[in-house]
Amino acid sequence: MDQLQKAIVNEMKVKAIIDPNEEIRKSIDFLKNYLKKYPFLKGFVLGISGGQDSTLAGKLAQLAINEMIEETGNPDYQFIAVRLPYGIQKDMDDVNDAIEFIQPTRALTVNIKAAVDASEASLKEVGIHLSDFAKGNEKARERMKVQYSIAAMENCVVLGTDHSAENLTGFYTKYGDGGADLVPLFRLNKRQGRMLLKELGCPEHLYMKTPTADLEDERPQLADESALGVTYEEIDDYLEGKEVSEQAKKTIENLYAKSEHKRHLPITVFDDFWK
Ligand SMILES: NC(=O)c1ccc[n+]([C@@H]2O[C@H](COP(=O)([O-])OP(=O)(O)OC[C@H]3O[C@@H](n4cnc5c(N)ncnc54)[C@H](O)[C@@H]3O)[C@@H](O)[C@H]2O)c1
Ligand SMILES: Nc1ncnc2c1ncn2[C@@H]1O[C@H](COP(=O)(O)O)[C@@H](O)[C@H]1O
Ligand SMILES: O=P(O)(O)OP(=O)(O)O
Ligand SMILES: [Mg+2]
Repeated sequence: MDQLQKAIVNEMKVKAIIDPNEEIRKSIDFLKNYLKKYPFLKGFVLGISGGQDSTLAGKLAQLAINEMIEETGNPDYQFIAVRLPYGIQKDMDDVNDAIEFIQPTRALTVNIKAAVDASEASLKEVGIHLSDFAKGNEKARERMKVQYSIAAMENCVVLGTDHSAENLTGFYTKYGDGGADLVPLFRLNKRQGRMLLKELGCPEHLYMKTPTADLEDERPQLADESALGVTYEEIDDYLEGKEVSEQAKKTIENLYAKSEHKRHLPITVFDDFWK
């Protein structure tokens, strides 16, 4: 491992070898301890997409809530799972399977299409024509907004599904799915997330599913790996300190550099990380 890889692995907090049960416990305890620290908080909100990461974060959240209710005797703790389709979502069966697996306290559905389309139309009136790609990020930001609205009215916090393979590559929408209060999966790479789901008894088709942000109208369910130009296997190997091909290393380190701004709070005159 050269110095740059070492520094990135260190920043992303990924361990080369994990004990899935230990990591499950670590995330559940993190979520519970946060609620204990702020007693006015009564739970968590998270969008469930039918993909691997929200299935895992959702299951961990519900397990944390179950333990909180049992330990405190307070039945008000809740995990609110939110279906957030843009119109008709092709993989809604997977969303429902994930919700069946999670057994959330509550499951809500908010269709984001009307809000996203209204926003697109208002921008058009002032001469800003959203590209399909930019509209995709608008969908992610609308989902963030809905989750914060629910959290505000229910004394909850918003969970994010950002993990170390996404964090390293900046593969999330700034202030979209990147906008969250707690991120219980950070420190895990993609394959470690799968290991946790397997341990939790998740249906295989959910954790073996091809990862997709599914944000674009014109390229529905585009695989993350096609958009990234590098596979999760290579990203995961890199994060575990293993050697990857020169091409993969170059792509990963380029994505890391390009997305540095996403790993900082809004930039002020006192910041110099970008100089
Ligand atoms: N799998 C996922 O989790 C997921 C989810 C959503 C989006 N995505 C992907 O993530 C990407 C999001 O797209 P994006 O990164 O172009 O959009 P983004 O909105 O996340 O980030 C771009 C914005 O960041 C700001 N910015 C850009 N460079 C900057 C810099 N150097 N300093 C400060 N601010 C800067 C600008 O406001 C710019 O509009 C896409 O590839 C999308 O497909 C992945
Ligand atoms: N269609 C969706 N419904 C609910 N929540 C969603 C949906 N799409 C995305 N999300 C949320 O955003 C994150 C990030 O998704 P990526 O596939 O990693 O882009 C996802 O975990 C959900 O919480
Ligand atoms: O964030 P999710 O749940 O949509 O998982 P994936 O990134 O694997 O699509
Ligand atoms: Mg997804």
